[in-house]
Amino acid sequence: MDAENEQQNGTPAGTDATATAAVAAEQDGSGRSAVSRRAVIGWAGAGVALGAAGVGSVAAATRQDDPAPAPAAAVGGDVPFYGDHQSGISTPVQDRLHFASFDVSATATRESLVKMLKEWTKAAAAMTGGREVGSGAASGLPEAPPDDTGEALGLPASRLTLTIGFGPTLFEKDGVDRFGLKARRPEALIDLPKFKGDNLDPQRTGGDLCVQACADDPQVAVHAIRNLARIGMGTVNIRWSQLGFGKTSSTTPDAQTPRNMMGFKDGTHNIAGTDTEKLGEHVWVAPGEGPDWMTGGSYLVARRIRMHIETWDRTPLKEQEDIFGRTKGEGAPYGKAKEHDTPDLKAMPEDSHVRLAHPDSNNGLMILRRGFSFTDGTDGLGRLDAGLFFLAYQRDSRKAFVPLQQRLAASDALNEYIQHVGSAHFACPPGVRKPGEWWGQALFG
Ligand SMILES: C=CC1=C(C)c2cc3[nH]c(cc4nc(cc5[nH]c(cc1n2)c(C)c5CCC(=O)O)C(CCC(=O)O)=C4C)c(C)c3C=C
Ligand SMILES: [Fe+2]
Repeated sequence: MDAENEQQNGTPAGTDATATAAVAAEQDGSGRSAVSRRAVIGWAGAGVALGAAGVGSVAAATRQDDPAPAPAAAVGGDVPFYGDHQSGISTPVQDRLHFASFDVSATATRESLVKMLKEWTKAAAAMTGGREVGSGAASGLPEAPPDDTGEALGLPASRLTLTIGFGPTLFEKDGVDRFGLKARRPEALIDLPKFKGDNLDPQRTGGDLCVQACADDPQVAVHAIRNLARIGMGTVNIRWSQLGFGKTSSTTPDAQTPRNMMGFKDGTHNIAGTDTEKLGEHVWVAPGEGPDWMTGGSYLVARRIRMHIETWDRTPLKEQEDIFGRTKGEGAPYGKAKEHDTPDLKAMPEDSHVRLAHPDSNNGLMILRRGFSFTDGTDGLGRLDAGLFFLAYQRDSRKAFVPLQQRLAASDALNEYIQHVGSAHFACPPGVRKPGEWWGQALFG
């Protein structure tokens, strides 16, 4: 089977389910055989998984018969890698995050960067399809280190998505155009301004490239970043990374809204992944809006926001609710009974978070929020280093995150309980449309 026979969603076409069951090898988009991670556990194991978790293994067994995309909430299913937009943006939010920001090493060249991006793309297509990287973890040459580190062996794809972004410093760093990309930098990819109250740690800020790995299994997300870092060794170094859990946003309006570390429903009024009109209006870069290589892409702002949860936990319920302008239990806007009732902004305190952030207070602007909670041990002063790793996608950060954050930084009652300690801005190109194409091809082309 050649690579071109792979369908848009990255699954091989044209053979029946039984054949799929019998053949452990799949294509990784490069024409090379890639081992299915699920095949490694054998059909007895797969049968158990089928009975227990169901959908993911069903997807593995029937993927070649059924061209329909996996259901949004499929546990263990594959999210299509190929498409007009990168997955991991409007995709229903998974449970876990591993986000990595990379710097290109001082010795790297444009050629070595391109080579790495090609290898990353093949590896990403394989891993998001639940397959091993290259010749796998345990089936390569005995004399060579395995292509895949192996800790995801036997695990399903777990709805893994890998989303790449390019930071401002890739285009120009300290006045140097290292990779001949300066003229291709989108005007929208600004160095974010300093906002009131920012206390940014340089070691958790910026980066030449980023990869957002989201999956329902943390091991799968961590494995993906680790394997990309391994492939990139010598070309890129991890500048900082962030693990996240307990998604704090919903892009699936019918699903139960998750709660953040402050105990409030977070993601009630977000852009739904199915709302193509709002995605077109607020998230995807339109043709002619900046350089062609960004058409269909999106701009990502990442903020590590520390929460002073010990102080928060001593704050009375009414005060907590006043801070958001929504009730804690139901998540209803003030003056209304139900979470999804249309808010009456005037019923909320003037400095409440929701009143200030609502589109009606901001000339209709919206962002797609995709954040995760984090706890990273203690801060050395006996307090948890916990908070929200805020991720927001938008068509132009200059017209979305920046004015919104300026407003929040100036007046939000929530500011007493939070501090922004890390920040980064990335241009996320459109999707890789078919096998053989690679991340950043139009940028470097
Ligand atoms: C610059 C944008 C935003 C930052 C930074 C931000 C931080 C932040 N938010 C919460 C908790 C909640 N936010 C909620 C709504 C909400 N927040 C933003 C933007 C930022 N939040 C927007 C655009 C909205 C939607 C407003 C609306 O249209 O109604 C909510 C309410 C529930 C919801 O709709 O999601 C909560 C809760 C925290 C804890 C936080 C920083 C740590
Ligand atoms: Fe918010």
